[in-house]
Amino acid sequence: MALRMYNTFTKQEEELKLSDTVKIYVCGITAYDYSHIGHARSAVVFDTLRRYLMYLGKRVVYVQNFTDVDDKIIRRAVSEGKTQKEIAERFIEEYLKDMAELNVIPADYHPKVTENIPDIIAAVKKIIEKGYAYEVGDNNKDVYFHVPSFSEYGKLSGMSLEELNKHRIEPDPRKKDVKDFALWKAAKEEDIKAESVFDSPWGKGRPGWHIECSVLATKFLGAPFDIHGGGKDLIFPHHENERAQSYALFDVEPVRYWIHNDFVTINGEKMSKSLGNIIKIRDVIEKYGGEVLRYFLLSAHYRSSLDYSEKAMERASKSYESLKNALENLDMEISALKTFESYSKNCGAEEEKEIREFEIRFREAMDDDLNTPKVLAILHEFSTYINNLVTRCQSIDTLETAFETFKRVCGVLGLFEKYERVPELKEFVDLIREREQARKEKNFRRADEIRDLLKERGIHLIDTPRGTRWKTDRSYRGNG
Ligand SMILES: Nc1ncnc2c1ncn2[C@@H]1O[C@H](COP(=O)(O)OP(=O)(O)OP(=O)(O)O)[C@@H](O)[C@H]1O
Ligand SMILES: [Zn+2]
Repeated sequence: MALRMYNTFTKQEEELKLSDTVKIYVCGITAYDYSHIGHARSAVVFDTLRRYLMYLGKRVVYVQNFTDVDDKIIRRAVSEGKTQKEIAERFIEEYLKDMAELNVIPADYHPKVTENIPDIIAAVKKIIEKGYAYEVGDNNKDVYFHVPSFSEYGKLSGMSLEELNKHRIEPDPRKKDVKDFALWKAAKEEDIKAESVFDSPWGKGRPGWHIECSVLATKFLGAPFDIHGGGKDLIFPHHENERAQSYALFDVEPVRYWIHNDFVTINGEKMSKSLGNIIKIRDVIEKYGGEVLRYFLLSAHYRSSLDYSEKAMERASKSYESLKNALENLDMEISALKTFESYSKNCGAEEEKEIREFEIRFREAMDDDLNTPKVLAILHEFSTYINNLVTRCQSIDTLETAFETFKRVCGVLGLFEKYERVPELKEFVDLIREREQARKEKNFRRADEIRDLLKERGIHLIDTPRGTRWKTDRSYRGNG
């Protein structure tokens, strides 16, 4: 099977036809506040797609912009007596911290609008020259994209002309058509206060929102590129407009596959700043850990909505722990077998096949429009298998194969990234043996003494029916 995903443009699931290098652009945040878990979902979904493509052997070039010129940033800057740049820089930094906790791989390029103004101006000029846009005003002018000049407008969102006409984006009587949208905005008083103005052939002003994504995507990826991602709220008008602009610039269909994630909701409503129902990424991470949040975000299919609640987080946390326990059990078994040199070769071929089977099923589920809930169900089956395997198999090779396979597929979901392996304890074999003997003789004082001795060195002994096992301080506390 090959990777199939739902393409918003064709409105159907398609096999992704990709070359060795896959070019991805994902719309980034508007940096005016701490990010919420809706933003985290978009980031984690496309990071998981990126990781899966890498797992399939592709080279991925990944671009995610930062919108650092925007009404909301300017408003906050003015109210705090700061510049737009100060506000944006601060929240970009906070976003990157959140992303690191979520194991989101940094983009290859993280372009900002303010650092690409000449490219944006050049693009707006070209769109005017090609007859798709016009200027209005005297000194500081606005530039509008003339929607009727692009006959395919509406095809991405699937909206009819009637519906489109109802969407009055910016009520400006100078617009030739109600659907026309701004490529360049003449400077307003607030923009000047927030130092959010740039010189241009149209006087002082700033770019509209949509043009940045046409310019930044194609600057780093060329046109056409493979995959464009973002939340489904961006389909209209943002991506509809982006497609129109890019088409006007390059005369090609700019994107091969448009992919959109559904929302994180809270009590069924979209999580959004403007609705005032947001939960910050860092608050959830502080309580549950980054990987648990990541697990939660992948527990629903990316095209279904995902309702946030404490209960749902508790559930995610338990499920995550049970996967982690399996990984640790397996690791503890391997390190104990190596330490005691008590392995055998009496299990292998059959198990190797069963382990491979889990990976095949994992791939089938990922190929099926990135069906991560199904993947997690398979991983839970795999973890049950592992917990049983350690009780009956003493072959290091087989157990290592299980460990590597489990770790590899979990890694595609971005889980157990920071996992540290349980060490061999050859230097303590005699002590551990002595403790086992002491326990047999019911000399619990000595047994406890030895346990405490190792505890001081960060090693926690665990008694199992198969003998003594251990975790280190780090794995003991949980390193997710
Ligand atoms: N509740 C949500 N669930 C899933 N994705 C979301 C959610 N809110 C925003 N996104 C996505 O996160 C990315 C960054 O979005 P952006 O900064 O434009 O957010 P926003 O829509 O302004 O957020 P808000 O509505 O909270 O102000 C976009 O791809 C957007 O679609
Ligand atoms: Zn965008």
